[in-house]
Amino acid sequence: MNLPTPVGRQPHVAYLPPTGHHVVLGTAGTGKTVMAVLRALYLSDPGVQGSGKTLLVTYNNALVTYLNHLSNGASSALDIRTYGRFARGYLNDRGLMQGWNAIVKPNQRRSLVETAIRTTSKGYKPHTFFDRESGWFRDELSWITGMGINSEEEYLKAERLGRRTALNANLRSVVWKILEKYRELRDARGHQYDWDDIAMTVRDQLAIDGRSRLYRHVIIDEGQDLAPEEIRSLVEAIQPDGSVTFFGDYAQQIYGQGMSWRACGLMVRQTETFRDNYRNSTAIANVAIALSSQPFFGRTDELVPPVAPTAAGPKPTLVHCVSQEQEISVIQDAAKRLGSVGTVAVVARTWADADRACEGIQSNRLQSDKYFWNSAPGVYRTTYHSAKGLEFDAVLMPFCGADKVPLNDVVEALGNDDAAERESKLLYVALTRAKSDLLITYSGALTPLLPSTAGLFAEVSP
Ligand SMILES: Nc1ncnc2c1ncn2[C@@H]1O[C@H](COP(=O)(O)OP(=O)(O)OP(=O)(O)O)[C@@H](O)[C@H]1O
Repeated sequence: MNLPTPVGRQPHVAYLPPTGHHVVLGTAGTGKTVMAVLRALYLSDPGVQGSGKTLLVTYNNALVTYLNHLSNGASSALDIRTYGRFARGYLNDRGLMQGWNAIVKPNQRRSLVETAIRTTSKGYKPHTFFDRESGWFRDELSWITGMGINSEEEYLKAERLGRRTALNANLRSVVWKILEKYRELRDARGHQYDWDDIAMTVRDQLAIDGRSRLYRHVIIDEGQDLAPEEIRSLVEAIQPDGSVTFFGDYAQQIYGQGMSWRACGLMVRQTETFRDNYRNSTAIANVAIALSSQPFFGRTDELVPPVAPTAAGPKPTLVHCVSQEQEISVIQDAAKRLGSVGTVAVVARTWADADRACEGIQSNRLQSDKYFWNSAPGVYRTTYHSAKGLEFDAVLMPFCGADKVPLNDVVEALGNDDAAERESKLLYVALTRAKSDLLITYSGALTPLLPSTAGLFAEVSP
């Protein structure tokens, strides 16, 4: 098995009772993923009392591959899936998936939302609200659906969790009209669902499905990035004598649903907390702690304060370059040097930037759907989003100038405050992937989202 021996609170969590709901919170590198796998192996082991078919749900296909590697060919009683794959499979089983076209693709959704905004605006006097980036509307529609909000009345009353900008009742009514128009357009094109509202249908179907449930146990890894409606559907998908175990870290929440597990049907008296970081060196953890302590990082009830580890390692390096070309050259030199002895990830905000930073050197693109886990030394390239849950000996982060982070599109769509919160959480995800070496480059001014506390970095010029 590729799993460490559990220590501290870990064995307690891995072998929690096989019934009821459990919530385990902890910041980066505290062993949530490895304990999620250990618990999944335990609950699916036929020799264990109360065991049964188990579903381990995680964030993307890259993590499914990683979890398969960790579980090392577990029994057929364990399924490791993304939420999307679980939902699609269940609805297919119910005869409700009419092929691939059933789920609208993100670019089609974008264009349908834009049409819905234009069409709806015609019913109103000209208003700047309709000039907002369509990204804002797409995000708001995802939020409404992910929260499981079913009517305009419910939306008008809803607390806008995870949203920093207020929205008055009149504007909410307009958004609701846009949502209805979008759904009408989508149905007319023959798409039954998008990735946000598929969970609502799963719940509706589970409510009328009299058959016995396939899974006795569900374990959720990276739970902070599932929408409340997705979690509710998983809670409802287990057998009555089974269990749900939710592992999450609100410091790494990257889609801003602002959910609380309490609102997701999880009935827990007390949460378990992991505090010891087994991945990052102290110097890297100090950067993560300083980053998460900044006022715009956001707070939720469930945020667990990170506790610094004691592992030795060099201070992270911050390199001020004169141009992006120079950044690429610094990143490539470091990648070649470190990639011959360990795993190195070049992690950028967008795929275009990750590809650009690695142009001309040997590197593997960690695309979530085409990726096979390989822990051999080498250079990998990926984005902040796709690096989630993974770890590398060294992480190299190019293009951390103020003109690149936060991403302009996100600022335009969501405004400064929401953008600062989301993008700093992404930075947090990216830099906590590093076990011992972290190198960040920028040209122009440094992004204001990185902490400026003296002494955190070794600051150099090439
Ligand atoms: N008891 C332990 N002994 C040794 N190493 C451990 C132990 N627990 C976890 N680790 C190691 O610590 C690292 C981080 O673990 P893991 O990936 O499970 O953390 P995580 O909480 O899921 O992190 P993140 O949320 O940042 O993805 C892994 O390399 C894991 O093998």
